[in-house]
Amino acid sequence: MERRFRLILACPDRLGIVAMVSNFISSHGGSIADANQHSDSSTGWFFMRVEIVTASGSFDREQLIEQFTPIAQSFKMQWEITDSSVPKKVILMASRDSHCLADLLYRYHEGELDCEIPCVISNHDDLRSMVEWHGIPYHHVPVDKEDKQPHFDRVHQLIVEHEADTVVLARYMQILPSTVCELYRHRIINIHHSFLPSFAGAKPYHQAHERGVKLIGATCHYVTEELDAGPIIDQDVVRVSHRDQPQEMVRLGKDVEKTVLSRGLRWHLDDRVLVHGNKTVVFN
Ligand SMILES: Nc1nc2c(c(=O)[nH]1)N[C@@H](CN(C=O)c1ccc(C(=O)N[C@@H](CCC(=O)O)C(=O)O)cc1)CN2
Repeated sequence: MERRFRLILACPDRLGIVAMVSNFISSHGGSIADANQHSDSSTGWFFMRVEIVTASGSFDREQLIEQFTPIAQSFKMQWEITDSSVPKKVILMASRDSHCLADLLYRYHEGELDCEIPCVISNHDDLRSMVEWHGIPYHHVPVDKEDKQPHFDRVHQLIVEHEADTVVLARYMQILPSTVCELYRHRIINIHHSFLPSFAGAKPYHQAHERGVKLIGATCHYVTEELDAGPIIDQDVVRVSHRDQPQEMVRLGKDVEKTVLSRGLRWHLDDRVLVHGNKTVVFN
């Protein structure tokens, strides 16, 4: 059976990158099933995502990595090769609001998300029955407002125990410590319920109502130590008016949050999101 790999790279732009990549692939008996590239004139950097198909047994991921390494070094690349047949392990985290978690569980149940979900973690017990209906373990890890560290230590322990590649904050409402953010850099995805950079922080719909905006939105982004300031993966908006009180904005915003989070996660799972500085290139 054929094997599929993904090569994702970013490097200072120069002549010959695409030729080198395609020659490397063909010289190893592989073919290119899909390729995307972007040359950023503002930074002078080049970005590429290639889906590689190989005949069964020709070579494995470790051999590919070993033989591509000297080439990558010569081009000063930031790069990764993933095996498309190995699904990422994704831990979902939530607090009380259920809509984003419910949407991801439904999409997972329907086979829309190419991943494994080893468990769900929440600082409240409210969502247990919904999660366990899906046959997924639920870990209630309470937060002591006077000392949050035990909560974060247990969360980290669960992430390590399950060897999670990715963590999704599906309206999880605690600010993660910098240690966790750094350990899982560009692997923790959050859905913020505003069109960032507007209305970062708590209660963005109430902030939006106070400001009198005509658009509200949602932003899917990688989590960094700085709150709601990480690289943006996806965003969308919906119109509102003077007739809409904060509660109506919350209702209208939920659909946008669900769409943006699931789209951003799907692109992340497909290795379509490349981070450069505090921005992304998304080959969607
Ligand atoms: N290190 C980071 N942690 C988190 C981020 C982030 O970008 N970096 N995003 C948030 C999600 N979020 C908005 O999308 C958000 C969550 C929580 C708060 C907040 O003020 N929380 C209070 C506690 C609220 C409660 O107990 O119910 C607090 O932590 O004091 C603001 C924005 C997830 N984590």
